[in-house]
Amino acid sequence: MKVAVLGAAGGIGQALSLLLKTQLPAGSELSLYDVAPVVPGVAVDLSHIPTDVKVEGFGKDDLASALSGADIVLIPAGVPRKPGMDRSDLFNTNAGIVKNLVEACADNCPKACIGVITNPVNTTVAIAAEALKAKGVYDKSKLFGVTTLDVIRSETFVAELKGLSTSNVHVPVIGGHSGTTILPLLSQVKGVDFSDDEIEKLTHRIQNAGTEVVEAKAGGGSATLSMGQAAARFCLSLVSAMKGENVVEYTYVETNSDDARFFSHPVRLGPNGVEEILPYGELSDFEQKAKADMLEGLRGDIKLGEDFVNG
Ligand SMILES: NC(=O)C1=CN([C@@H]2O[C@H](COP(=O)(O)OP(=O)(O)OC[C@H]3O[C@@H](n4cnc5c(N)ncnc54)[C@H](O)[C@@H]3O)[C@@H](O)[C@H]2O)C=CC1
Ligand SMILES: O=C([O-])CC(=O)C(=O)O
Repeated sequence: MKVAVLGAAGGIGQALSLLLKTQLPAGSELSLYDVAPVVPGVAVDLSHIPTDVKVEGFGKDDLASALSGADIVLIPAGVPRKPGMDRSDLFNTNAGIVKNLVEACADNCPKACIGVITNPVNTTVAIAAEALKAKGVYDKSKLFGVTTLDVIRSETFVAELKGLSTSNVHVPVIGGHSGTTILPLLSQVKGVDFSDDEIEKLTHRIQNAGTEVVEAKAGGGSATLSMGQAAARFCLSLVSAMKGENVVEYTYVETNSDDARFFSHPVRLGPNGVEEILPYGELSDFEQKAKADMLEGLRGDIKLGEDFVNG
């Protein structure tokens, strides 16, 4: 199994690469690419950790080698938010970065599963899909927006609020990955009752959790460590699924539903990426209204990405 991390010298990239170096199955290869000149050093640093995962670093002119033979490509390349910005404010810089990197995936590892982390995810996944399509290699079962951070945050916040162990709390989160497009399905959390007030406050906190970190870091970036953990969980689930295990993760994929072209669903992963997009089940009245209210915005985010590639 070869996993490539594009943007590997950044805050997410380094945390993610550390977790993958220590947790990928023995015999795997980890390929680290970044335009920042420190990337070979990050690779050397990680290579001193005694695991059976081979690490190689690739600088800005070596993207093709970084991607060649990759089974999974994770993309956290691009700029993060500062206080006062929305994720959509990152579009101008990050849209072109994602398009170029995904085009290189099409040229060098057209069959790889691609996990897009770069914001705004609602839009960058659509950019990736259209860029792959233009290259004639788009396979919707192999493109994912990584929304796992919304799930792990929700589980942490629910466990905290209710005094539970996080390992016993599972929270479905559907929709997109910004503001009100993030829709936690608290009505489906097993064995936990919430008051209406708790549901409103918790939903709002989950939807604004990224901003909570951006403000706490006060200009120093956005979530990197929790995102590294989230992306590692997603990647390791994909690796397990590729080896034949039965794994379900919530992730932002192309669906055939009426909601929006891309929408986070529970997805059964398999050897070729998406094995089956599962239904997200029944929504409470609160969740139904929240979904209806955000769909137009999400569809607009997606169209922005499609238009970026198709003109
Ligand atoms: N999907 C999600 O849930 C989350 C997404 N993000 C997003 O992830 C992205 C990265 O965040 P951080 O790691 O905190 O930023 P960072 O600034 O620490 O790292 C970004 C890295 O990307 C590299 N880079 C820039 N252009 C590149 C290119 N063309 N090719 C390869 N590498 C390139 C930079 O050199 C830098 O090392 C941001 O867009 C952020 O908004 C952040 C948190 C959660
Ligand atoms: O909020 C941001 O800009 C980064 C992000 O996507 C998150 O932490 O969920």
